[in-house]
Amino acid sequence: MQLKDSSLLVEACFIDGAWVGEGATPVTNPVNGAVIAKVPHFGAEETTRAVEAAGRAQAGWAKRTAKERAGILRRWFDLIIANRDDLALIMTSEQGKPLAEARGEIDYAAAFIEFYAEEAKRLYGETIPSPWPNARMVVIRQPVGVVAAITPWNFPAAMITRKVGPALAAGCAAVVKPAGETPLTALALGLLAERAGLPAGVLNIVTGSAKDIGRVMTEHPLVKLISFTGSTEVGKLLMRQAASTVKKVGLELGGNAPFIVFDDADVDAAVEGAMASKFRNMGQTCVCANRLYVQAGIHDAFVEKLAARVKALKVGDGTEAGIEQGPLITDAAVAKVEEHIADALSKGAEVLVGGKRHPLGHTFFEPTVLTHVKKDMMIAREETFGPLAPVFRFETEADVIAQSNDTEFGLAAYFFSRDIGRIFRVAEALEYGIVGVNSGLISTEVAPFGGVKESGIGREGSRHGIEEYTELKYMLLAGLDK
Ligand SMILES: NC(=O)C1=CN([C@@H]2O[C@H](COP(=O)(O)OP(=O)(O)OC[C@H]3O[C@@H](n4cnc5c(N)ncnc54)[C@H](O)[C@@H]3O)[C@@H](O)[C@H]2O)C=CC1
Ligand SMILES: O=C(O)[C@H](O)CS(=O)(=O)O
Repeated sequence: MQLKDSSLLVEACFIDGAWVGEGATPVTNPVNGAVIAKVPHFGAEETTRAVEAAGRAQAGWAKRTAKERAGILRRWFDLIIANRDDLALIMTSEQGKPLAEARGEIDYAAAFIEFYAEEAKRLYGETIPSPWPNARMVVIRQPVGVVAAITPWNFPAAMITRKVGPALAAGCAAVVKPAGETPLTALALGLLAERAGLPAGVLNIVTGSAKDIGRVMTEHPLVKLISFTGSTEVGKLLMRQAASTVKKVGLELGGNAPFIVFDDADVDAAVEGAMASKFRNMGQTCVCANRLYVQAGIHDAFVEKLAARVKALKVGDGTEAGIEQGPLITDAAVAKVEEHIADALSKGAEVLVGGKRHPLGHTFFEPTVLTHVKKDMMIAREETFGPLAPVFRFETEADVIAQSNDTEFGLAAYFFSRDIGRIFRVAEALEYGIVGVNSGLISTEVAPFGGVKESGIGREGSRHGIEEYTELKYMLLAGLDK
């Protein structure tokens, strides 16, 4: 890995302002399994030290003015952008996404730091007309305190800054556990935060036993909020563990996004939207189109155009120019795609494009389109998290809304239509936290990102995202007439 600044490849954890621990656990490149670095395998003891360091640092950090906190966050943003290429190469090397996508994620991740540096100065309170003549009522926002964050491998930078940005801006201190597959991006971000002048203990990053680290994060009384992005299964476990000390929780969990194309859609735009949503990060995002519903009138035209675009996707090592699809994160991820395809074919689906492991081997998989897909198939009920586009044909608006909502998930949904009445009817009827209309991409730091049902609790991004890291305090000031 040829970095401009080799010091950004960090093989230690960040606790109380010190880089500690020996590289023990290998981090591998999903292209070929090669070991690219080793990071510490920490557990309960080190996580407790990190939480206590955060507890010591948090009060002083909260006492700084919002402007001071904003200044340090802004410097962190500047350093992330200045080191964009190195951070992207680290990310591609440990996660596999093509460099162009990795650079895009670094920009997206940095945008959360920039946005919340600004929002730090706009955490307003309020006064309320008092029902008592000798009293005044004031409401202020205060930081919740120490925040613990557990993040996934699919967005190794953005899922950290989407949590840590608002937390630090609000005056909280944080302890972060990145995914075991992709710790290097997190550690590099931590180094840049230190260089930006973040005080010791305000940000701590611990790698190692997810179970042991998570147990401390969810049960230590000093931790006031646990924020998690990942599978619904793990989210439920963490929520149960956090109940022991009644912590606030922020959960961004699994999805099962419907992508609906109506007869009145712009078919070319719908195809491009499907490509952008379905194949972003090799299909490994919680907001990827997971089910493509195409109305009978334009089904064949849409499928033909989609197949041509999917066939043309360039698969390979993401560090090479022009590559659009890299490897999947692990062999288990490939096995899940294969399981969904095998189940669908056994129930009557047909492979139109791809359908098997790529000749490049390892965890590369052919971008795939299935047709004749039906709702009794696993692919209709489970999040595939891979480059697999299953196409369902449908007849009526009512039927496709019912099918789209027939899931325990409720994160993102998409549809293409140029009928204004249909746009309002369908957007309001879909049971999802996010609805993309005539677009396959919805993610930005300025909008509230989050799901309903079993896709999560809370919102990240937007002005709402920082409010999650604060508590409202109501103060009644009486005796003012004496
Ligand atoms: N909603 C989203 O953005 C994401 C959803 N997923 C879903 O999760 C599935 C599995 O992907 P994974 O990365 O394995 O997700 P995961 O939920 O197992 O892992 C996500 C994070 O949780 C940590 N973790 C796992 N078990 C834990 C425990 N007992 N205590 C504390 N932390 C724990 C992991 O180390 C990682 O940092 C994917 O196939 C996808 O369906 C995965 C990543 C992101
Ligand atoms: O974890 C994910 O998949 C991300 O939340 C998706 S996005 O916010 O980067 O679009």
